[in-house]
Amino acid sequence: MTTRIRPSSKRCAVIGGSGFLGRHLVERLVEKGYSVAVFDIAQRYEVPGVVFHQGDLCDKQALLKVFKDVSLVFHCASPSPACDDRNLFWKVNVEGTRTVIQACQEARVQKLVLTSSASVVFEGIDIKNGKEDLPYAKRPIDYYTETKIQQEKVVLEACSKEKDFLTVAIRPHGIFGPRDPQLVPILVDTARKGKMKFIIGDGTNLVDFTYVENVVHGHILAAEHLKPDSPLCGKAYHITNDEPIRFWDFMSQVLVGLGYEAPRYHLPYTLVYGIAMLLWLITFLLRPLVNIKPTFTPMRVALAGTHHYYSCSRAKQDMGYQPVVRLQEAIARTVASYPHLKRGG
Ligand SMILES: NC(=O)C1=CN([C@@H]2O[C@H](COP(=O)(O)OP(=O)(O)OC[C@H]3O[C@@H](n4cnc5c(N)ncnc54)[C@H](OP(=O)(O)O)[C@@H]3O)[C@@H](O)[C@H]2O)C=CC1
Ligand SMILES: CC(C)CCC[C@@H](C)[C@H]1CC[C@H]2C3=C(CC[C@]12C)[C@@]1(C)CCC(=O)C[C@@H]1CC3
Repeated sequence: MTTRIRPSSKRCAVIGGSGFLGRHLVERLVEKGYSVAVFDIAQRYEVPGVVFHQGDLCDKQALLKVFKDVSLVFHCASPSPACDDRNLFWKVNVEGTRTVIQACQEARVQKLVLTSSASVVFEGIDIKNGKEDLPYAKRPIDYYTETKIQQEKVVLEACSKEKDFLTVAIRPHGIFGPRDPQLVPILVDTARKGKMKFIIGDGTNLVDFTYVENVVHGHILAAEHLKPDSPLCGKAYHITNDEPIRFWDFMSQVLVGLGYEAPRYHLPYTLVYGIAMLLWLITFLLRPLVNIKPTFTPMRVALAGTHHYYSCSRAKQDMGYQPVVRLQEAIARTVASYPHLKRGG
């Protein structure tokens, strides 16, 4: 009989470790003395001591090689929401995540921490201080959200004390910070095209924007508190900055910080949402001929025009979570990190 010596609890792998969140997570784990392996479809940077493995998470054999001496896996890979490719989302987020679970179980990994999303309960209708017991969206607003729901279910259902395999899902919302390839770059691009003049709705809708270091902190706390007798097993946790802000105030602060004008004129929400739906339908019908990616998708308009902020009291209670960087400091650091996106820059 062969006895497998348990790898140290500080040996971990980060799937999606080349991405925005993944890289911040890797850097923090290294600072905290973890030994880290990155598994990603691409390698985009180097960190001394971190081993990179390039591969597709749908490939179990490739995962098994990386998981050999690992006790903890963070799964924060996903195709970008902007690609809007239903087949790819299903293949990677749902089937690929099943493969990740199988590989973890075969390699006797003990803990899996999934990066889910608070949007799994969002249907385009106001959510105020939403708790984790809200039902999953019955009519998810896009393919990305549809597959994030299935992904979270698959991971949480796999949690088994008997199999010595524990899982937890972190649901961040509106992650931003240095090196984010989406929020600030899309915002600036829209401003440079002269399309950031309008506020959708009355501009009072409150939203969570979460600084990337707080999201990283939530992931590491979850990993460290995930034990057979802890309440975290098989549960989802909102991780936010715990400071909801008006969506349009946040956008304006970033824009003004970078030297652009804040949006001023109001447009009715239903009108803009209707136009976004129409545009989506037209681009969908034209897809066999030409692949157009509109700036105004129904999801983006819904995110820009409704309340969507979440309670993180469960994370505070079960893992002692508190944001480590306050919102105003986070916005200042983010703005300072994009000198190349400044007006005239
Ligand atoms: N950003 C946000 O506001 C939020 C993000 N999330 C979740 O957080 C996680 C991280 O997001 P974020 O850092 O923004 O995303 P990124 O796109 O920056 O990072 C994801 C990484 O996963 C890689 N990847 C994609 N497909 C595969 C695959 N098949 N095999 C291996 N690696 C793959 C990507 O490579 P490539 O770039 O080449 O595709 C990328 O390096 C995601 O799960 C996302 O759903 C949740 C809530 C909010
Ligand atoms: C989860 C959300 C709180 C944050 C998600 C990030 C992106 C969806 C947003 C980043 C830039 C935003 C943006 C718009 C919508 C939401 C974002 C894409 C608009 C398209 C909304 C309508 C406009 O007037 C232009 C905006 C540009 C920036």
